Amino acid sequence: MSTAEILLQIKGLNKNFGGLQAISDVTLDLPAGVITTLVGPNGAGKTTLFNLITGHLIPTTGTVHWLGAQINGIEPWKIARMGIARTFQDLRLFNQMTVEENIMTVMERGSWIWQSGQEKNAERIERVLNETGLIDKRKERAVDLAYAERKFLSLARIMASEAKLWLLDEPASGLDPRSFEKFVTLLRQYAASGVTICIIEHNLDIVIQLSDRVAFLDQGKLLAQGSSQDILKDPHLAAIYFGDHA
Ligand SMILES: Nc1ncnc2c1ncn2[C@@H]1O[C@H](COP(=O)(O)OP(=O)(O)OP(=O)(O)O)[C@@H](O)[C@H]1O
Repeated sequence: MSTAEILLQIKGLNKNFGGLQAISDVTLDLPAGVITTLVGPNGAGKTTLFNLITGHLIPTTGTVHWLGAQINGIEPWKIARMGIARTFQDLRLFNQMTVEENIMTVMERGSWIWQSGQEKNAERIERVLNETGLIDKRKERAVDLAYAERKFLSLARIMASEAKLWLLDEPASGLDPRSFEKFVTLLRQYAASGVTICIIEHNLDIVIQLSDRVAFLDQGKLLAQGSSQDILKDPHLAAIYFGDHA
């Protein structure tokens, strides 16, 4: 892991909302091909950190570098075009569009600079529909899908975008065991191909099964990072985590 190329580099990041320090001196690297989960109690700053990476928030101080270039201060749509994509807890699908059309929305903006151009759009749609098991549902409207299928559609969109960094907000919550297994396999495949994945997750069973590395945030501070075993068995961190969830 230590030899993996660092794609995203966060240095000395701070974000204040008035008197509240939502992110406090966070320094964190996201290496290529590594699945990192962000854990921490409610209000720890996980969503704020995602928003600072995607350009939806501007840091008070500190920097975010992507592929060596500073990106904080750049508009969100430009950051997205640089290959940083995100999913949301509420999925934000286009409910009245079909599965296929939902996937197309990430592919119709011309030449996204990181897309290789080696695979035609139609082939890419076919591939992600097959990989996510949605091939038979391609003409169905998103609103008519079952819960797990909607989760996979959200994932299919990010897969089709060919982004190099995926920021996923509780992508596996509520999945049945079989769907979860398929989900983990897919994430592992994409990580193995060099995609960097960062996940906000509250469910510790999911954290253990998904993560190569866990970053633990509390009150805006990065308290610890390491393997899920090391982080989750630390009594001090457990007290913080479960204390706030009691
Ligand atoms: N736009 C904002 N204006 C003011 N305060 C904010 C804003 N966004 C977040 N906060 C505050 O910053 C802190 C961190 O919030 P954030 O949503 O990042 O936490 P989180 O770890 O994602 O929490 P959760 O697990 O509950 O989603 C919280 O105290 C929150 O109330």
